[in-house]
Amino acid sequence: MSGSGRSQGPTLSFTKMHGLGNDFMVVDAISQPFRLRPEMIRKLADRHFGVGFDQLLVVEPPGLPDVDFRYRIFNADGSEVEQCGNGARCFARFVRDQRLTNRRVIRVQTAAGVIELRVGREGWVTVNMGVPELNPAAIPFAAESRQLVYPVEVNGQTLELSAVSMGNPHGVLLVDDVDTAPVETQGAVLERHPRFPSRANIGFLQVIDRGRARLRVFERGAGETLACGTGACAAVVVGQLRGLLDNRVRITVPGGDLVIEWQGEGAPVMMEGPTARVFDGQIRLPGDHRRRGRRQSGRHTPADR
Ligand SMILES: N[C@@H](CCC[C@H](N)C(=O)O)C(=O)O
Repeated sequence: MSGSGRSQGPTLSFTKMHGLGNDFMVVDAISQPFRLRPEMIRKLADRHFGVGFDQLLVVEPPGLPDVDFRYRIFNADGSEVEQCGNGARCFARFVRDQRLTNRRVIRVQTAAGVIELRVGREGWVTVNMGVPELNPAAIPFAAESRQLVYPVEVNGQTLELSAVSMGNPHGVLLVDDVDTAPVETQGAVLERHPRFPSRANIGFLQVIDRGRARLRVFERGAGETLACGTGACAAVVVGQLRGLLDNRVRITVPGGDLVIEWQGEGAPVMMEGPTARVFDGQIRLPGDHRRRGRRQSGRHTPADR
């Protein structure tokens, strides 16, 4: 990150992990200080000049009773967000590998509420992702009343979009074939569509049969990723509400398979999938990163505290 003659700052230890190719820089902020502005997160996220990741995950001490950790999530664009499903699985594996806990059931505080992570064998983790939110005001999605599909204009075309929050906002479109779906073009427009005032993750769902589906997701603040855990949960909720999917679905994303279970309205969504630890690293941050450059905060909570 240095090399430009700027003064050298603190060293940050981190672990690179991924859940089905949705990749993360994971930082233990219990054992070391963590204080990064959004522009530094964007530099670290850069795949050519930085570490490279879709999201930065930060492990902090809990701020609530009966909770083991606080889990903070930053997109590659530096914005702090409420939830990340693949990240939650990697978080569980990380805190056990680092011996920050020896529990197999871990309760973590996120900006979207408390979630429960259950560590299984061979890096598999099951996450209780909470009850999906379909009330438009709470997603947030601009609509007079709750509907299963909303007509939304994109590039002169009217699309049938479903909206759901898994703690973070999602739009879901049904497509015939994810391989040819206009993920980059429609995804980028819908991510910033005025009807999503906090922006949104946009999923393109192809139903194969009642127990199997395929999905590609254009993520808010990161672009298309190889997997999106909350996106998979949102897609299965929409597929079930539309009468196309059963309660338990194997969903194939570009990076592999997730298993999602939902027993219907009022029930939490359960997500099961693998985790992988890629390498441990240390990076020297520029000494003057707190003072340099114009502040360009992300759309959500700024990264520094
Ligand atoms: N990769 C994620 C979601 C990360 C946050 C998302 N981009 C947002 O802005 O809400 C997942 O696995 O859920």
